Amino acid sequence: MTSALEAHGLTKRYGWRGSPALADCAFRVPAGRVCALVGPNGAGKSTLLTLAAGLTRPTAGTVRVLGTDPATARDRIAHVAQDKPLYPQLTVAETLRMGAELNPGRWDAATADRIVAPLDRGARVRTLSGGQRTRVALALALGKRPELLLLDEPMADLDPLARHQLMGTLMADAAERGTTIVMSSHVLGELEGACDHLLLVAGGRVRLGGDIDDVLAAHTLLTGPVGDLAPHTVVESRVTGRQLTALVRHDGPVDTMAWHARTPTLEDLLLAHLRSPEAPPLLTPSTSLGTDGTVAA
Ligand SMILES: Nc1ncnc2c1ncn2[C@@H]1O[C@H](COP(=O)(O)OP(=O)(O)OP(=O)(O)O)[C@@H](O)[C@H]1O
Repeated sequence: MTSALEAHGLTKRYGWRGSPALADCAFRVPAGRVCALVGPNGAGKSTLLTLAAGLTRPTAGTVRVLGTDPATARDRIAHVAQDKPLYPQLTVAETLRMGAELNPGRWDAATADRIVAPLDRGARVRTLSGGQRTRVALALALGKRPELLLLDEPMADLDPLARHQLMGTLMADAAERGTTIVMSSHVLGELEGACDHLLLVAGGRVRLGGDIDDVLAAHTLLTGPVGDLAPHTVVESRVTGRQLTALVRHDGPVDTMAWHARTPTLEDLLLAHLRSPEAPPLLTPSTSLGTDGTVAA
């Protein structure tokens, strides 16, 4: 299984005071996945995406994309940053023409045109709303036919209909071309159903990673009377009166005579981990690297 993104001891410090934005991260995202990048504000998500895009360099460790270093892979990567940097004085049509000229032999005019279809092509970028600029930025990114698409909160400015339509375009593109997408978002509902892989970052470290089905299957949501949860690993437990609700990583069978047990939804799982940053990290085999830094079998 080839990796679209691989980090080994990846550390990024912006200054010498305070904690690093990313600390000793080791993980991989296999090629062809649509990966949700989740975490609280300041967790290090944008930092990870800019390192993968080759826009900034690690303080220590390495990041590799598409089997090489980010600078070498630049033509095969598209990155849409949170602030969607574009040339404000260009019109929509001029921006797309620039995209075509910068990507000779790769440019997909039909996809780019479809994304900006609701916009006036003669309008200058500086006159567009935030959501309209997002359309132009996504058109530039997808028009490039990237093998790896790095999206930093891409849908944040979009109205619900535009969000639905553009998520559909992204997913169709990923399915048709096998594009790997790594997409940060705070809207958990938006990720459920769209993404098949997960990276949860908190405090500069990867807390949870893997194919979403595997990560969900490793957890059980238990409700029932207050009792001893051993030998399971407790991610979060809450007591209301005599009732216990707990998210656990099961170690062996769960006592279903004592508790009602079900697989959590992605939202249950993410909220519990966001509330419990001290829970031990879990990387399933598709995401973890061997102790010697190689890809686990
Ligand atoms: N250019 C910078 N200079 C100094 N510190 C920075 C810089 N960019 C990010 N940081 C710091 O690095 C840490 C991680 O920031 P980052 O933007 O990667 O988080 P994030 O997970 O994307 O957050 P959000 O969800 O709020 O967008 C934060 O503590 C932030 O203050």
